[in-house]
Amino acid sequence: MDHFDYVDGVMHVEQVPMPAIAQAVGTPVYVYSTATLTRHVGVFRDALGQLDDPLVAFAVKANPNAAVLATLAKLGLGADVVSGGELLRAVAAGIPADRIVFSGVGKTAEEMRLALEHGIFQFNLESEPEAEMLSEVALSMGKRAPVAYRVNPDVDAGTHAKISTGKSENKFGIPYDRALASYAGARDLPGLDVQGVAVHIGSQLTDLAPLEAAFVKVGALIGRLREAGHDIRTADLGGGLGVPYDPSKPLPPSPADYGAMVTRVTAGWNVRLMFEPGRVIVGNAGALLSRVVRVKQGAQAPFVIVDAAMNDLLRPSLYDAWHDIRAVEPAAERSAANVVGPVCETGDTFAMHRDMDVVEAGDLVAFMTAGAYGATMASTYNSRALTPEVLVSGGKWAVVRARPPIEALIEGDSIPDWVRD
Ligand SMILES: Cc1ncc(COP(=O)(O)O)c(C=O)c1O
Ligand SMILES: N[C@@H](CCCC[NH3+])C(=O)O
Repeated sequence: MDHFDYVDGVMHVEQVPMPAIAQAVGTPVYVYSTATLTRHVGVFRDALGQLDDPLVAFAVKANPNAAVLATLAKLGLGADVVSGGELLRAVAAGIPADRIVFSGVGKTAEEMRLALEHGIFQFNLESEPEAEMLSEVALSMGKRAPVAYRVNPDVDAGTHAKISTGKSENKFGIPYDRALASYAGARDLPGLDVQGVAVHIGSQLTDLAPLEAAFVKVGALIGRLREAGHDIRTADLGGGLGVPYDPSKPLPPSPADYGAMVTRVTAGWNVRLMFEPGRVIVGNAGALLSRVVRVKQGAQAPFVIVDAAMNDLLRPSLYDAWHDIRAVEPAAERSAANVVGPVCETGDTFAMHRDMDVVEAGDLVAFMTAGAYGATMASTYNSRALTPEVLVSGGKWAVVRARPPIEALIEGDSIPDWVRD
């Protein structure tokens, strides 16, 4: 695994031993590697090396930590945001507005105004009423908003149903078959400058064929739009490239395979290409470090109860997602175990009958490939504090989000006098 390696039997993140972080910060804690982030950005960029000035806009939802965003900003990435909050985070981390694209089906007038004030590169519109609202907001500010329509190509991405976005029954984008009519409507809206087409069919894609099918449809649409007189200058191909979670499974397509396919399919489009990768940049750059609270006997296999739970890493309970679970200081033996958290839900289960390093109470374990959609999806369910985050670079490390005290959670609520009386 990238920069998460064993040195003398102890897992290190770059040059920092995991137990040192656990000791200082406590567990559970997310740990990120700057070297992996840097390597992934380089690999993705190299994969697009044949393209002319592509805009790589990191999908902030995958990991919005300020230090992670600032690292990616320094490496020249833009941002794909889906809320005013993500927009402000991206700007605060130093991502220039002319590298920011705003996606999402529910942008409010207030969020539109904020994005227009900042002068973002593109709004990806997902419906005709949204286009009308944005035009009005832009006009009221004396501006024209640069837009693309996100088209729904009705392609099955072949991923988990909850993270598929490109089928006609999904809420995302405008129907492909109505696209010409929608674009004609947008051209008549004086507050819009129609500049592009966007598509994103889902996440954790392990096959390039559905992506290629979607991109081919986008290419055909660009041709038809130009025939209809639209000046199409951008094509946003979204994100979605999968990463390896389970080392026993075939590897997903590499960024190089993806880049070669994109280069081939988009030849002659004559647009600025845009990309919104999330997981492929940050997924393997992070691990969730947790301590075993106790091991209890189970009917079939022992339950390893760890101090991380579904509120810290939701993916296994939400999508039955598989994360590799490794002992930080593995003993020689392995055996089957059920790994669960302390939350009062049966779904608070990270793995059942998992063949893994034998661990006992007090041992540290690492949930691998947790840099994407990990901390960002955490909650305070069961009144558990939000998980802290640590960023490592070489031999240095820093807490980049502290664990809030539980008192802050309690004090966040207020009790009206009439309840106390
Ligand atoms: C519009 C949009 N762009 C980009 C992404 C990032 O996807 P991924 O993390 O799979 O690369 C997502 C999430 O699926 C998305 O909804
Ligand atoms: N949260 C999902 C990905 C959703 C992508 C957002 N469009 C995951 O953990 O896999």
